Amino acid sequence: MTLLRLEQVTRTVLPPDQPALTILDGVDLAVEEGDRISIVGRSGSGKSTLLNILGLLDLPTSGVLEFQDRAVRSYSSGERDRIRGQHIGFVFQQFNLLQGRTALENVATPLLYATGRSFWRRRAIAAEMLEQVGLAHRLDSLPERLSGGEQQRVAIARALVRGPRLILADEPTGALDLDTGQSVMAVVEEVATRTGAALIVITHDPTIAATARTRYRLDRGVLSSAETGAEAA
Ligand SMILES: Nc1ncnc2c1ncn2[C@@H]1O[C@H](COP(=O)(O)OP(=O)(O)OP(=O)(O)O)[C@@H](O)[C@H]1O
Repeated sequence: MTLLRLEQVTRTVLPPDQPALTILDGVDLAVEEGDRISIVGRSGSGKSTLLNILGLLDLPTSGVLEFQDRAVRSYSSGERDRIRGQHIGFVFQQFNLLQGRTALENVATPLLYATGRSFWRRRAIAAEMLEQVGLAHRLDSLPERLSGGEQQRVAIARALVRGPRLILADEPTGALDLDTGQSVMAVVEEVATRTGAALIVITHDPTIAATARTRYRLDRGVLSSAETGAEAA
């Protein structure tokens, strides 16, 4: 099933006393179940703006945006929040963990919003998720006691604990050294593969981008294939 479809998506803003600014310009993108997509772009190319649209946080100014074959515009903002919580997992450069809460509590938090699960069931699911990212021995650790790589693994476990169909990773390795970044990416890929989720990685790092099956470049709001003639042949 096509998870997300963008057709001729534009996003325009009207800064005060200035002409309209086109941040995204005619973006076409289809995301299927299990896809591995990377989007590279320089600072200011429109990556965050696109991410907000892919994550149903913002709507396009014009063009088509569909989630599972239904126009996102036809959902109320409450429905969009529900779809996002249930089907989309976000991984950011800043891990955004709750300080003073253990790794287990951090990962269990999104399950509070999913109905019908007891306290102990939520803890069991969170513990299993932390085990999947290699942190079975860190369940009761506070984020401030964990290394950067471990914190990002906790953030990944938290993003994936509700079994999203789509994982949106925004510079997921930006705060990590090369080796740690690569092992963290391997964990995301592994969990995505196990759960059949689609993964979109937005990055300025060409080595991270290169590992995706489908590669795009974003340049001044225009999205194009990043596969060169030689690679695509
Ligand atoms: N609300 C706004 N009003 C005016 N300009 C904006 C607005 N939102 C974004 N922009 C401009 O649009 C361009 C793209 O912004 P965006 O944040 O999407 O880029 P980015 O690729 O994520 O950059 P970075 O990698 O530095 O975070 C930038 O030049 C930014 O200044």
